[in-house]
Amino acid sequence: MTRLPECFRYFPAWVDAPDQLFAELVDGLDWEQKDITIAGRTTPTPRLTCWMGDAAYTYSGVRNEPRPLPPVLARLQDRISAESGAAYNSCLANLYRDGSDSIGYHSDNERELGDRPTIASVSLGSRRTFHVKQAASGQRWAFELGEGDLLIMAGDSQSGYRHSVPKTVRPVGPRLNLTFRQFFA
Ligand SMILES: O=C(O)CCC(=O)C(=O)O
Ligand SMILES: [Fe+2]
Repeated sequence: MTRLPECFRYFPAWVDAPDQLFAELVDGLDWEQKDITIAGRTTPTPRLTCWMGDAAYTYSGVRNEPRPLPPVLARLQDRISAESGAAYNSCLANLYRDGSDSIGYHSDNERELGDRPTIASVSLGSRRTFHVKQAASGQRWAFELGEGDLLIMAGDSQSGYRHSVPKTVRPVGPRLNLTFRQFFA
């Protein structure tokens, strides 16, 4: 695979004791399966989610009410701020229960995230393939994220690229992803 574009920075196995954090969050977060509406069609989100932050967050017709970050994630958020030199005030957690859970190609480009947001993504549990596609060229990258990896997406990562975690028929265990974001209400 060619090297990822510079606006994506990858830190393998960055989280301490990732299995413990994974177990704690699978049990402890308030997971929901929301309905999303895209192009007039309403379907259940193909994964579980939990939004934590000071403001409500609306995407694909889903409204997420504000909810505080648990202390373990507030500490992780501070460490990621120090590593990435960016501030965050919210976190979206996704739980991919098995290979039939997924997230389609998208950019995290909601107006409330501002121009050129820095988004920090932590992946726990089983590895799943993460795809990046450059909008202008169609060039694609694919790599595995899980087991405590950190991916910082900054600069043009949202304006110039899309990303996804596709479904897989490979037998895979659950994977939990956290994306820390700075949200301007
Ligand atoms: O699970 C992942 O690695 C990506 C999640 C994601 O792109 C998102 O929540 O916006
Ligand atoms: Fe995303």
